[in-house]
Amino acid sequence: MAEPVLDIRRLSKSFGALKATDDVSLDLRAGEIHALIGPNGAGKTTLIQQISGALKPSSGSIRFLGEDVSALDVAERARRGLARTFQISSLTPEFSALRNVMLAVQARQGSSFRFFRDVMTDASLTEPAIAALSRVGLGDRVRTPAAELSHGERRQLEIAIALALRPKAFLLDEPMAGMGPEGSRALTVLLDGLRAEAPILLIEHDMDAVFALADRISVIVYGRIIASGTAAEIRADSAVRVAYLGEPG
Ligand SMILES: Nc1ncnc2c1ncn2[C@@H]1O[C@H](COP(=O)(O)OP(=O)(O)OP(=O)(O)O)[C@@H](O)[C@H]1O
Repeated sequence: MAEPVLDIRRLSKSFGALKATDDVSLDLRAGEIHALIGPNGAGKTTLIQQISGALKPSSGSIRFLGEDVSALDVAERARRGLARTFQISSLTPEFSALRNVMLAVQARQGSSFRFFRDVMTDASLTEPAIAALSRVGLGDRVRTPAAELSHGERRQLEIAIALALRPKAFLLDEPMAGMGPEGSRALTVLLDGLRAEAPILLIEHDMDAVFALADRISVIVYGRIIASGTAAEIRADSAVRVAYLGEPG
């Protein structure tokens, strides 16, 4: 089998006596959505932060596209194609949707300082940004300030920004959070198509979305992966049902 896009090996992270990530190994393969689920405080965000480079693991390694990236910082991992969206928005509210995406495109291209009016007419920057906005369904909101977008639209915008970075893998931290049922359905369709572009490691509490989308699901409880498998395998796993899906033992 081809080497996974992302390969996490025996990752641990302690905060004092607390093992927030405890000997976690998992991988992300080309074309798939791998969902990571678990109760509040299980260590999902801590794990994503270590993968993105925001947090240094206590031990273990992270391989991305066949190389050990454990010692690289966030910017270098992003430059190599690891795109993360956040639980808490990182948008600039007063900027238009287009300008928010273009900042990301510009960062990727590593272009040196230019006056913004020049940037806004530079097709090499505007075209990929508009394409990313259209892709997520915001083609008619290009000029709208991020502050005037609905909650759901802002989540779409965050995904457009991740897309504009032409990632080799997406790390999505609760993209459905705060979405109504209609928004969640639309986002589910979008993520479904996105996996063809780059595989997705998806942290999500919305179980309808997880079971609809995930090719594989890993369940994390108290920092440890207690089960990993297809949706059907996870549904049938008695340890998962007791520990997470809330069924009596
Ligand atoms: N910087 C930190 N210092 C100390 N403890 C931390 C730190 N960050 C996280 N923790 C603890 O590590 C554990 C895992 O937290 P984490 O945020 O990763 O969980 P989570 O699974 O993402 O939860 P949620 O689903 O609520 O977002 C929690 O007990 C949390 O309190």
